[in-house]
Amino acid sequence: MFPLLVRYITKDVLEGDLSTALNEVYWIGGLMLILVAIQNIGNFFVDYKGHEIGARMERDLRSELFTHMQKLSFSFYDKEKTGQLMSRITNDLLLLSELYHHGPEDYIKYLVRFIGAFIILFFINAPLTIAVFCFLPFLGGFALYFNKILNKALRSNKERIGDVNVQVEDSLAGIRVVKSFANEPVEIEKFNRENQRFLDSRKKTYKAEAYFFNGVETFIQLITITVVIFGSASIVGNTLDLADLITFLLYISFMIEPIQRLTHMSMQFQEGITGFQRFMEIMNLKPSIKNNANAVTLSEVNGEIEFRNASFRYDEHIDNVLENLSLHIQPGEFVAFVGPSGAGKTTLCSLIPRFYDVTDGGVFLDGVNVCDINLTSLRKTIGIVQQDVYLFTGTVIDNIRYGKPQANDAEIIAAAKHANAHDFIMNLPNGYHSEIGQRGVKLSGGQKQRLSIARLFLKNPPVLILDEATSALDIESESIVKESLELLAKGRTTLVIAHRLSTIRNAGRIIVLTEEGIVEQGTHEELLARDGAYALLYSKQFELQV
Ligand SMILES: Nc1ncnc2c1ncn2[C@@H]1O[C@H](COP(=O)(O)OP(=O)(O)OP(=O)(O)O)[C@@H](O)[C@H]1O
Repeated sequence: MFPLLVRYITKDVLEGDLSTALNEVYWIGGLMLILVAIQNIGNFFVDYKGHEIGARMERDLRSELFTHMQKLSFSFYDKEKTGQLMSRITNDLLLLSELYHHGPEDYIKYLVRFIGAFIILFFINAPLTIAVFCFLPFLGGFALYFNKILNKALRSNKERIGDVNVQVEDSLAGIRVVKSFANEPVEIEKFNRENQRFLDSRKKTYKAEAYFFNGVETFIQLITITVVIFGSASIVGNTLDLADLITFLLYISFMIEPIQRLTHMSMQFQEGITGFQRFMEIMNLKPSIKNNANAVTLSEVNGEIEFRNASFRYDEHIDNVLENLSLHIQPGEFVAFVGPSGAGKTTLCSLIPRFYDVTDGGVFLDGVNVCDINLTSLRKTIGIVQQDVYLFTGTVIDNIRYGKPQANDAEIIAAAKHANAHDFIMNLPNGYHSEIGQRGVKLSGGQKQRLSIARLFLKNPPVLILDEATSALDIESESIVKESLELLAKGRTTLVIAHRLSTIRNAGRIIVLTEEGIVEQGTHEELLARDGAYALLYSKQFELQV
């Protein structure tokens, strides 16, 4: 509307009857003010609400990605690095809101402006308009070529910042090891290497952006020069008048603005789209372990476990860790697994809660194949205590409640008492409401282990897996933790993985697992009498202790 009104003033009003011209100019000025008001009030809402909508979409995507990641299986996390995943959730989605907001709105707005300007220009002077539009196919080709380069460069930026994250995560999570080896310079060097790679990648992006942006600017200037030169020539040749040339130049700026905006947007779009592509890569992954269509929910579980000709390998390209293994564990039985490191004891136990699925054969709980049991219901029946306890940032009470989110304070205190944890908790500055620091740094190994046991007293699962739960503890902590573990194991099917054979002497059955599979089983006395693999392991440990 604006250039048309200017044209009307310069051509029709100022070249017509000057006695009424001023009046008309005021009217047009008023109309222009109204148009400006409409445009800017409209823009205010588009800017404000549009950005808000973009930010909401970004929040939703972030939440969907996090929810999806929670569902992905162990095998996914074996391969992916935490820092890279964090980067996908935080950095990658950051610029998406800009894209969502400006993308659809600006494309429509500028397309309308561009087409509108073209039609009006065509009516003012067709040959000059066609001359201008001859540049556009070249401009389009140029933009397409650089979009591809930019997409690649921006993708690489995202991967590099992900690597920086991985390095930060690795070095900070292992800060105690770093300091104990006095290896701060090594970590700084590793970090600087990643940081430099990120800078190199960004330099490439900026170079591509500079080529692109200035290339487009050159096209725009060529268009303006064409209009000024050919327009002036047309005035000389009497095929165009001055008012038309001014209108033409004004409309050219109206047409150029969309090109400039679209250039910026295309960079913004590439930023957003590479983030979105990386988002979709994760969203398209299906969890390898999921509920079967006819999965059942177990209401009452006795805890009978059976491995029927079970084989398992972590990867198609590597050998089986477990081969054709058969084993029957009665409800309430206390079974200990011993054997050389790497024999597959932890792997065997992780097949019961379906952290991984067997590659052949089956694992059965109370006679039902674990693959046919609803995953949540299956995992609720199994409690795991590991050597490496994971506690969440927060208070003692929050961490115990993790075993049963709806538990009341009395239940939590009872669980802590069973786990021999109540006394030390009461000695903490704020008792149950004491903050334990990230991963429980403010607690000792034995204290952390007792909190993890309290968590399981609350969960009250019929099946228990104790994976070297006391290996990392000193003798005194071990005896306290052992006492609570024995109480926890009462009435539950318990599978214990132990390195220190002295801790499992009283087990109902000891199973010796080696790379050949189960080679021996029986009670401590039976196995010693047999004088086989177990007796050998035992005598080795005994010698070590002596
Ligand atoms: N997530 C994994 N991906 C690939 N291979 C794995 C994975 N976890 C374990 N393995 C391999 O599987 C084999 C069995 O490992 P597992 O941890 O079950 O042994 P283990 O008997 O419990 O050993 P340890 O007594 O030392 O804890 C090992 O060779 C190990 O390298």
